[in-house]
Amino acid sequence: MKKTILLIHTGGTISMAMTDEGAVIPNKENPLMKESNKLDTLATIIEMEAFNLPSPHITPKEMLKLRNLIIEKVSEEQIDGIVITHGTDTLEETAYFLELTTDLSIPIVLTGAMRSSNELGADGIYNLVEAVRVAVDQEAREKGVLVVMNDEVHLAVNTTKTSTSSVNTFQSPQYGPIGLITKTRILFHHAPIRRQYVDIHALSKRVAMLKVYAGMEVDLLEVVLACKYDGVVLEGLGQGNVPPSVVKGIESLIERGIPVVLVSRCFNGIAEGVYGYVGGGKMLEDLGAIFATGINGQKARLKLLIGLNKTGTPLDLKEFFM
Ligand SMILES: NC(=O)C[C@H](N)C(=O)O
Repeated sequence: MKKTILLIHTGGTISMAMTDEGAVIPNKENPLMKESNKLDTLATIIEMEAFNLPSPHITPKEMLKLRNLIIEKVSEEQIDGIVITHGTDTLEETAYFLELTTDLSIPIVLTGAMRSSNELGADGIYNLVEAVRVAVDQEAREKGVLVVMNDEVHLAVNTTKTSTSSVNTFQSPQYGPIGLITKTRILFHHAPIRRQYVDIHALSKRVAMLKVYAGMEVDLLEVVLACKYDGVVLEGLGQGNVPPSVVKGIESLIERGIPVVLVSRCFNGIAEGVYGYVGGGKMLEDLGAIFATGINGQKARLKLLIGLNKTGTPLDLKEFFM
């Protein structure tokens, strides 16, 4: 029996076309809406358009709307899997947001395109067909939110956009994809060991993110305080170190109860408190900074945002980020 897939469009290049002048722009009518017949042999498709936005226009508010839409639809009808089309610029963030805020056993698969619908070698329909093939695959269940592009299946937790223009842009540094897609089958070769779920209903807290660099001055951290952010993520140097000049700023934030979460600028390895010199990770850890394990800066920012907005008992953030 054919499975039922909920196909939700949100916009992005996959829904755009190129003008005669060479600008890639959104269309009044999403070109994907005419293509669902290509999916009919794979599944019964329930198709809807949540937004038609370039993904740099997507904010956590849209991510929460998408999450609520999924929960609502799944409670109303028998749905065996969900496919979401999305712009690639912030696709990993929406995927990770859904990973942390849904706890469904059916697959949630995000896909996009690097070439718009009328460009030579357009990859949108190809990726969409593959995403639906993954969503109907029994083995895709219980694996968390997935990203499917260019014949590969990636975990939302691990994947990141690595190229501005290549169709091979989504990669999972350090961990690799969890599955391969061939013309005839989906071959899963890894599975996540743990998943986290947080119940949130609203997003009232704000979290900033700063990249740390050689010679960074403290004033940017003072801005975080002055602008009343509720938390900050620092993309630190190496194993999670910062220049001595910003240590006072980190200390002031922590003293005022504003969590400071550290990740690394490096895309392999994990940040942890190792170095005991001024600004070293060990010193920052002793001051109360929290190290985020195994995620990049943009995901750590969403994780902190979600953690701070959790309903009910507040989370132990240190444990949450372990
Ligand atoms: N390839 C893409 O989808 C990029 C586009 N700027 C977007 O994220 O909406």
